[in-house]
Amino acid sequence: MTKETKITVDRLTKAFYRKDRHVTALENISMEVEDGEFVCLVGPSGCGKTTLLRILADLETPSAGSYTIRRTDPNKPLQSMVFQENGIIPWMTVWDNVAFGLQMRHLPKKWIAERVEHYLEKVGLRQFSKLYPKELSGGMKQRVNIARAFANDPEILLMDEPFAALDEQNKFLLQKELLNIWEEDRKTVLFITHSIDEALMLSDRVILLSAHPGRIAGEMRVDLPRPRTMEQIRSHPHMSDTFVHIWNHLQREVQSTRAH
Ligand SMILES: Nc1ncnc2c1ncn2[C@@H]1O[C@H](COP(=O)(O)OP(=O)(O)OP(=O)(O)O)[C@@H](O)[C@H]1O
Repeated sequence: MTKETKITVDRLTKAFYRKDRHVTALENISMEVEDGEFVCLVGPSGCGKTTLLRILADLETPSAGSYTIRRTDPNKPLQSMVFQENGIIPWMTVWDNVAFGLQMRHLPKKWIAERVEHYLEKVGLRQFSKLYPKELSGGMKQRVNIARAFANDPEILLMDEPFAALDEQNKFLLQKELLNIWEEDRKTVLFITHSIDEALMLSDRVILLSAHPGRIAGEMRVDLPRPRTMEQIRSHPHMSDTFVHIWNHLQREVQSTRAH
């Protein structure tokens, strides 16, 4: 069975205008993401990755071109976004943060409670449900964000370097937990990362962006079976080629921006 396309981006360009100057953040981006696909966007700093996610989250408008997110259920939110930080509401408990989106949709209380408990359990926060964000570590806050995003049951998930601020061990744990939740219902995910290891651990496909302005510079399939381990990724001959390919791309792009 061939999968349907969930996200289509068609010749999308975004320029920001400020008084006498303008910045073209994205130029002529065209891409498709299949239903249920986990895609990582990798590119040098400033190449427009966040801008692309913000456009798909309807927080920015394209200057040219268009995008579509295929809707299957009119009652579901189109997208949930997970940022590197500042995603959770400081005056609400863990439980209320996860429940918030569902309560806004006036869903039945019992159904909300079951869903919140399920996702809190999945990220190991059930016993911390009454705590406030200031009482949580960085890793716990990101667990709340992930639980909230999945509990909302959006058509697609947009994740902007959600683990970038975490130490290596926590990052690895959260990657495993994220995949564990994702495997349940295989939501379509677009995930920004600067870490090649993270992209190879998580994604079905890596899309490379070029430096300023961001254009699509290539893509690679990550055909490793799941669940994956770092040892498998490191020892797999094709994956080490993929790693080197992405590494060289990033080196070239960073150097090209320095040369200007
Ligand atoms: N609201 C804005 N107004 C003006 N310029 C902006 C705005 N948002 C982004 N830019 C510019 O657009 C370009 C792309 O920024 P963006 O944050 O999307 O890049 P990025 O690839 O996500 O960077 P990083 O990897 O460092 O997070 C940058 O030159 C940035 O300065």
